[in-house]
Amino acid sequence: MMDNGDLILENQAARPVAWLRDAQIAQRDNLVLQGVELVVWPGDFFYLVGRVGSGKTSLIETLTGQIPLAGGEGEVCGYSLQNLTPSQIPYLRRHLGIVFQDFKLLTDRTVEKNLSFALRATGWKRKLDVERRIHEVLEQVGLTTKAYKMPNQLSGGEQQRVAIARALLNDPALLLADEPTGNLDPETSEGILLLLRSLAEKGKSIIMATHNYTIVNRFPARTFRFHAGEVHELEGGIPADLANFLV
Ligand SMILES: Nc1ncnc2c1ncn2[C@@H]1O[C@H](COP(=O)(O)OP(=O)(O)OP(=O)(O)O)[C@@H](O)[C@H]1O
Repeated sequence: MMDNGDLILENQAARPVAWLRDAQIAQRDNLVLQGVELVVWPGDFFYLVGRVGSGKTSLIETLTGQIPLAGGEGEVCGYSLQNLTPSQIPYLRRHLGIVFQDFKLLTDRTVEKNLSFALRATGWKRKLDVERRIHEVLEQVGLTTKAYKMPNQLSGGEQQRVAIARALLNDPALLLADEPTGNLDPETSEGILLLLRSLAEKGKSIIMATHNYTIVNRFPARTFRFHAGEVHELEGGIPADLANFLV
């Protein structure tokens, strides 16, 4: 029989990184999704698929606190979404890494300066710590030789790797990637996918919205389909004609 201390420890180890229960997702007064059920555990890698405007980005925006949870309940990295206050949002974001289709790098400064800017904005002060952390994340994405390049001196795939490095700076539990391969050619897209999958294997939870069904078929993972205002997991694997299935 475990004593109470053991029970508490066991419960903490078994805590999901994020969950939604009967969640409603809305853009202003527009209900986009309802009845959303989702549980994200450490190391999970999920695809979000569905037509343009089906609500994938809106779900990600709800998880980051950018839009309020419109109904139901949810939690991300220990923050209750239904009770989230504006002052908590910056702290929630420190537990999240966010990656976009268009990289969103600052084009007027080097890779290293992009990363040091993001670190300092989240409270890192000591120069040595900043330098060490930048080296670590560039190593994780395979870009240690590019620290002093300007973004426009990098390929699209390299720029996305810098964006992923930036997302990793504060060692987030959950990475949210919204169409991360949308601007990349097929071969570069595969490289980004392999990088994201390797991060999940090391324990990061990753949610990736994508229209890239070639990638989904080539690198199968749990897949959630957004359709008609609802989210359902595609059970029994990915249909061979996934692209048609989703149109
Ligand atoms: N800022 C906003 N204000 C009002 N409505 C919005 C806003 N952003 C999105 N919407 C609407 O919410 C719905 C869901 O959009 P969302 O961007 O979440 O879909 P998506 O599945 O991510 O689409 P895509 O595949 O194009 O990225 C759409 O009807 C869209 O028009």
